[in-house]
Amino acid sequence: MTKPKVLISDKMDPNAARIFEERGCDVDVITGETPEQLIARIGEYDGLAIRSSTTVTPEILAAATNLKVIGRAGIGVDNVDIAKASASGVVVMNTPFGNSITTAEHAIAMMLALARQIPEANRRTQAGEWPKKDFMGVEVTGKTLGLIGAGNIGAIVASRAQGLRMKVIAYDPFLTPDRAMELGVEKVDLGTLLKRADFITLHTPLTDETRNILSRERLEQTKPGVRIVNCARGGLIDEAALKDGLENGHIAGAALDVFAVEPAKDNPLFGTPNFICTPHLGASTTEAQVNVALQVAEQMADYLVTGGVTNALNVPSLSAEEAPRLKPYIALGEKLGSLVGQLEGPEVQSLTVEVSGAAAELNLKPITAAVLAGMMRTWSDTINMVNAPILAKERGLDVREVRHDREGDYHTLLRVTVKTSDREREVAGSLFGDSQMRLVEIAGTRIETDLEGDMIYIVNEDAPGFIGRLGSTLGAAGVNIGNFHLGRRLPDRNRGGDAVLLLSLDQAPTKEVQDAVCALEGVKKVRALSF
Ligand SMILES: NC(=O)c1ccc[n+]([C@@H]2O[C@H](COP(=O)([O-])OP(=O)(O)OC[C@H]3O[C@@H](n4cnc5c(N)ncnc54)[C@H](O)[C@@H]3O)[C@@H](O)[C@H]2O)c1
Ligand SMILES: O=C(O)[C@H](O)COP(=O)(O)O
Repeated sequence: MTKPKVLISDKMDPNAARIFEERGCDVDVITGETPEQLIARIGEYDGLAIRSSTTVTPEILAAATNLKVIGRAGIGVDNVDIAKASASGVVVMNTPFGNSITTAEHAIAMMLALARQIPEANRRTQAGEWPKKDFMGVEVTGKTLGLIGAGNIGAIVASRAQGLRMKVIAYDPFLTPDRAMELGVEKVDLGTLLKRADFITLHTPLTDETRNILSRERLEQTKPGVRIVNCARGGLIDEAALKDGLENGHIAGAALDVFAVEPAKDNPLFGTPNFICTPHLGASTTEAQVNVALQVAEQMADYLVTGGVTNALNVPSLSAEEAPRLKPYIALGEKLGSLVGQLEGPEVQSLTVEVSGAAAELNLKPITAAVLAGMMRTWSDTINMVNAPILAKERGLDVREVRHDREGDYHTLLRVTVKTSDREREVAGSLFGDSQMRLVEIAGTRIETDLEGDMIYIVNEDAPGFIGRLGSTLGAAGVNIGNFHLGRRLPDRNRGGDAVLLLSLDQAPTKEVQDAVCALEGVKKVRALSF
């Protein structure tokens, strides 16, 4: 089996490459490339490991024809077009905790550096000025810190600030009263925070809602003498308004680790009084970089090698323990999905996935995603388990999942029912041994067959002589039958009615062969299938 291939395109701790190799992946470390160079290269990779320097654009994703997973060794994923990645069937993962302590410590360091003007005092002292009389700082003890965003990093900043004896208030629409109480912070609205905070630190992701959250208007509503720290994302603050506020003295200081445009080479804020900055160093400690490198490589290798999904932003998680148990069901789900897709085509309006027996203990989401992928791939070949549920939702497909705890005739059973505007079709499959999958029911008929290679599905009136005529027709066309499965429709399986045949063929039946079979007496339906 060929090994999955991973590209590390941003500077990352060497532990990442080591883990990829140890876990069965080939890895290339090629950093600092232009978007054009990455576009030319990305087609050969199954995985892309990044930090914040690589921006994963729709153009890169369009060229990434083999890509299965993007791993962000860090938290913010605003440099990845997640919607496009999802539509392309690419899983996007991050490492949500690996650098949170480090980043929170950076925010606290920036806050103290602002309070005591350490960078400027350092610069002038080393220039030989001894400017003692020019500096007068403020204590943070007893001051109010306003957190915008109280998630992982905000919570750590709160605890460190409380250690410095600050009062912490927080604006975060998703912060529950219980969590606020646990953190010892007062939950407030944004207007109150702006009015009361002596220091403001930002800890939200950059989204459509948070972009420009400290707009000119809001900066003007802040308490005079406020000091602002941003170690989250550049787009959260109106930089021009921040500069004006610093210059007119309303804002006593600002510390930015992040900028609207990075790398920030000639930002207008540079040189503004009481402004200090670092070049996106929030996550840059040895500890954090080892954490995120190890974690991203472990997560990506798990996904590429075993199918385990951890910390994905666009698909549900699946533990590395669960993944091998689900694997045969995913394969069976894809086959059953493919069967209903080939029989009913894109007119399907609803799909129900039912599991019983052993399958009922499993996580149903990936199995349903596999059924959807198998079905929809029969009419669009860019579908996989990642994008199938999204595309199904977009086309308004009604998808249901049903779990029966009791065991039926089979120790494990997966049943798929699809409905079009005028028909309903059910197929069911089971697993024998650990992983041998079989179709066990189709069109209300018990049957037991593999779904492999070229097949033909026939429904005919059950009457003597038909099998002979069918054999002759296929033989005359030079089509060899590999396997032959015949069943009568339930519930009256003993006589009359319709019979269902599923034949494995050594080659795909041509249109002429299908027409010839269709023309046989008593034939009601013929469909060529391929798995
Ligand atoms: N400077 C750096 O190097 C660095 C390092 C790590 C993370 N970050 C940035 O910090 C951000 C926060 O990281 P985290 O781990 O705390 O994320 P998190 O998801 O744990 O917390 C984000 C918080 O923001 C809140 N939020 C969302 N929308 C909001 C809104 N409109 N108003 C107020 N709050 C809102 C959420 O409810 C959540 O509690 C990341 O998204 C990333 O962009 C920067
Ligand atoms: O979101 C993050 O994790 C930080 O912005 C860190 O970015 P970096 O990995 O480029 O340092």
